[in-house]
Amino acid sequence: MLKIPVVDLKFGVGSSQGKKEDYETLSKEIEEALSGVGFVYLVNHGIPNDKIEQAFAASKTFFELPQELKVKYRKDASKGFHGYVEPGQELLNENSTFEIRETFDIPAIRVDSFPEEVPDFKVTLLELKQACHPLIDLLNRILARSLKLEDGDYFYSNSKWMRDDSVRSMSSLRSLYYPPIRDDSTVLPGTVRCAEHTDYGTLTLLFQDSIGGLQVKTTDDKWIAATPIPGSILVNTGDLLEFWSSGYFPATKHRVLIPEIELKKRIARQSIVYFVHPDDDTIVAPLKNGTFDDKKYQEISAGKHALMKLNATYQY
Ligand SMILES: O=C(O)CCC(=O)C(=O)O
Ligand SMILES: [Fe+2]
Repeated sequence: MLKIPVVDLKFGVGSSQGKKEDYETLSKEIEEALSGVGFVYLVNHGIPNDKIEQAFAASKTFFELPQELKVKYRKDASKGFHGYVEPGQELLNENSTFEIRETFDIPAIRVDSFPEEVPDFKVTLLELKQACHPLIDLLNRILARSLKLEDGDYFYSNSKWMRDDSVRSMSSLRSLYYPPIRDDSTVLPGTVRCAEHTDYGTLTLLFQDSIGGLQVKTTDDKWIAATPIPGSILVNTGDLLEFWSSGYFPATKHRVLIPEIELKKRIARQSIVYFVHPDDDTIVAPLKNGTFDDKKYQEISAGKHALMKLNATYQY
């Protein structure tokens, strides 16, 4: 059975000690994982643990506020997809009936509408977002290398949004909260925490707490658990990367079910994900052997590609 590999980035992010061979090895390991099972655990990823913990803690305080306070920050398209999404507002799969999940989304462009009830929320989440950028730069270089692009900075160059928060991109940091399920009778049949789906962007960074429940569908069509490994983060592939790489990096399906174990049902689960997309105006077409294939017929801007996906899942 396929497993999710663990890759050590000790000599990766901002390291001056690593030898060229170490970088080559970890690039190859990441390429193999993302072109295979489509998920990889990274350890020594360079994102400070205290920043992760503080963002989780502030998120918890926010999600535990009464609903009438949280909906003041409701997400809508006019706010550049920034803000709070309440349970049931987003269905990730046409067959799903209800998804018991709440999120707060922070897009690439700066929108100043953060919960004033939780002063730490804005600063901790924005700091975590910033702390992810060196890792995203590294992964972007590894993608260019894997796709044998002549320009090793190809993905770096179409990620201006990381250095300029007025550049539009569908990239977004999302804090998720899966509330405890207190009374089974109120849960409609078929309800899940997060239905089977693929992400829309190129890569997703995923931080999870210790509760577990995330499952990944492997290429041999089996669900495997993405069991939390302390100190690690997960990275997975999305739809845009599958399209852009002509299927070399397939977008991996994943889901979060309601746990069968009674005790686990009654505990909230939290995760924080960073959906990585290029700048909206990046023209994307399938690449083959390092060059564009059939560009004339299939090209689309990255922003349009993401909007197509979003419109199919959100209820505004
Ligand atoms: O909560 C998780 O572990 C996964 C969330 C997820 O897949 C998503 O928001 O796209
Ligand atoms: Fe996802």
